[in-house]
Amino acid sequence: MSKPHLELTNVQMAFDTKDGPFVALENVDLKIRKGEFVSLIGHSGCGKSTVLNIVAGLLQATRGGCVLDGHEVNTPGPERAVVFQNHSLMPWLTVYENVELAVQQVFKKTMSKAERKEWILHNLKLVNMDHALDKRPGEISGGMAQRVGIARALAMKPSVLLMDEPFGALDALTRAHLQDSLMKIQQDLNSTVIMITHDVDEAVLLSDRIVMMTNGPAATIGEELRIELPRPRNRVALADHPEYVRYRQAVLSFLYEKQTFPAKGESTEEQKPQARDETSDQPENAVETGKDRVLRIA
Ligand SMILES: Nc1ncnc2c1ncn2[C@@H]1O[C@H](COP(=O)(O)OP(=O)(O)OP(=O)(O)O)[C@@H](O)[C@H]1O
Repeated sequence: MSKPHLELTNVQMAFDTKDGPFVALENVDLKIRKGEFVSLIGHSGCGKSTVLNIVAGLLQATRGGCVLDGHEVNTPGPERAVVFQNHSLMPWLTVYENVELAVQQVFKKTMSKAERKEWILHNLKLVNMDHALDKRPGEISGGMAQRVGIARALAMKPSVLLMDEPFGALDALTRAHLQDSLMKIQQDLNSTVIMITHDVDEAVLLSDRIVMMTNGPAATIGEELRIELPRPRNRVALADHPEYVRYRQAVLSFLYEKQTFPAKGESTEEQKPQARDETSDQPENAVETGKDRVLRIA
């Protein structure tokens, strides 16, 4: 591989707790090339958000670190936009103003007012939200707000798009629609994406590579799977694709055979189930075929 665009090296993350240091991550090494779409998958609490937060600059690793295009990541920056599960729009600003705020932060000195306006509209069009420019977050659906959050992130022209379960709170149809939009946008812009998901189908459909994490504490990368399905990808056509089914089974096998949940001897008291959260489901879900699952969200 040519020089990596983004590199996590020998990352350890220990949190201070009342019972002493808690080592969430240990020896995490990950190299990502420009334009690659990487999904992080693993059981609840294994450390996926911690990895993402280190790349976002929101957390500092206790050992090792993250380098983006040759520069060490120490703080958050506009070249690394984050999309969270719940959109986090400013409730008092309109759809247009929410995106404008981000665009002004990044492009105030380099774009004229007219250029900025055109750019904001362009990004809202990408996610089909240009019809609701004057609406406030409280006046639009959760799926629409999430689309605005994605437009806001894209409008910053980030070098890396970091997504923490961006579609987790959405209904199946909206989720499928947004997955398709994201695939198209990512291909057009050649953005680097790191996405956390609990959904095996989502990971296989969207990714160039699925990075599977072991259970914590001291979680690390257990396996990586390159997804070499041709693009553009069509969810319905893929349902019958033997490679699709094989990839899906490889991820399920990692989650349910190699990294059972909860880890042996671990308490389940604090584990709360989530909608469409395959990584906290019981193993019997694994017997569904790839086709069933793809068609269910088509
Ligand atoms: N600030 C903190 N202080 C102490 N422990 C923490 C802190 N943040 C995270 N942890 C612990 O680190 C581990 C990894 O948490 P993290 O949120 O990264 O997991 P995750 O894989 O993203 O989980 P989920 O899929 O449920 O969102 C967990 O055991 C969590 O309790």
